[in-house]
Amino acid sequence: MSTRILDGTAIAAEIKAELKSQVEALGYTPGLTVILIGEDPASAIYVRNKVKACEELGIRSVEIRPETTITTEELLAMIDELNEDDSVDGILVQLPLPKHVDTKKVLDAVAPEKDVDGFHPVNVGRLSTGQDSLTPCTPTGVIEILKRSGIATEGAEAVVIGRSDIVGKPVAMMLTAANATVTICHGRTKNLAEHTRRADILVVAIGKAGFVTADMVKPGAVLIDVGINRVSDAAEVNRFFGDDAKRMETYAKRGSVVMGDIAPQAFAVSSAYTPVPGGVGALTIAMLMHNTVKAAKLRRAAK
Ligand SMILES: NC(=O)C1=CN([C@@H]2O[C@H](COP(=O)(O)OP(=O)(O)OC[C@H]3O[C@@H](n4cnc5c(N)ncnc54)[C@H](OP(=O)(O)O)[C@@H]3O)[C@@H](O)[C@H]2O)C=CC1
Ligand SMILES: Nc1nc(=O)c2c([nH]1)NC[C@@H]1CN(c3ccc(C(=O)N[C@@H](CCC(=O)O)C(=O)O)cc3)C=[N+]21
Ligand SMILES: [Mg+2]
Repeated sequence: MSTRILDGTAIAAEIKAELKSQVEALGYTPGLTVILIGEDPASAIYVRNKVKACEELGIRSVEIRPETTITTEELLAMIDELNEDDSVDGILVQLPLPKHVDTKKVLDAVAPEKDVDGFHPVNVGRLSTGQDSLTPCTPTGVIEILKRSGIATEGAEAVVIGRSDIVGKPVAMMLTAANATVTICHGRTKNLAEHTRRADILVVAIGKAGFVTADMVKPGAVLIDVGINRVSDAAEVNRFFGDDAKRMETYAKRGSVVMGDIAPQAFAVSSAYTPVPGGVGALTIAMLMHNTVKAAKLRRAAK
């Protein structure tokens, strides 16, 4: 049986090209502002790629990098100002926030019509009741990969590992809307492998390098790897990539490799999978661009 690599970079390029012509037709420049606090490596990758994509598409991109000592109140004031600023179409607050900040309060403060992350309760509610909304970028990207790769969700057994508000929960919601039969697994799930082995489509978003192994996967399943992990331990790198000359070269050069939550040995038994990097992450960026354009159109048309 052959295994297909689902090329997120190529699919994202297709979407960005579609968006680019939409932006050119607008007659104004959409604006996206990101608030990034601290040194989370996944967030740093996200911001770097976001800046690049905005440049490509003609979207104005602004980064605000407050000190890690910023208080919840100061952050709320900052968001208020962005809510009022007519040149700002999208606001994204990078997670995780420092421990002393009240994350829920902060996310709830973002105006729903500027909430390009789709994290505001109004948008979560709209998604769960099937109303048009700004939807979370990573889950929307997962659905977009499946669609554009011709992978049917209708009646499929879909298993999601992870129940975060950012990925696990919304992706399960969207798969349900796409007529898959969905199981959500998490840290308290018993006999995890019994669930995962039933999956026609397995979505993994836990944040543990190579956690899903070949014995947990039904041969021929479609694997969607959301995880982004940096691995530097030599034995671990060897276990996953010992026979992958290119990755071993990267490791020799940089002292670490970036990989997802699924072991390469598990990819080998699948019918199709998203690689890390070059899979879901690339779509997250494309969907952020999509949401920014959508937010700009909706808000400016409403005035
Ligand atoms: N590619 C992309 O665009 C993006 C990638 N990411 C990456 O995806 C990963 C997940 O992110 P996020 O959802 O924010 O993570 P969270 O840490 O918020 O959630 C992790 C989830 O995984 C579950 N989990 C952890 N360990 C296990 C286990 N051993 N068995 C079963 N379930 C387990 C947790 O269960 P419990 O609830 O019981 O604790 C939790 O629900 C990270 O690597 C992150 O960097 C995130 C966003 C975008
Ligand atoms: N409010 C908020 N929303 C998020 O959506 C959010 C967040 N906070 N905090 C951090 C995580 C992580 N995340 C990534 C998005 C894209 C890539 C990405 O571009 N990945 C590419 C490139 C990798 C590379 O350049 O090395 C890839 O996987 O191919 C990575 C990580 C979004 N997150
Ligand atoms: Mg997102």
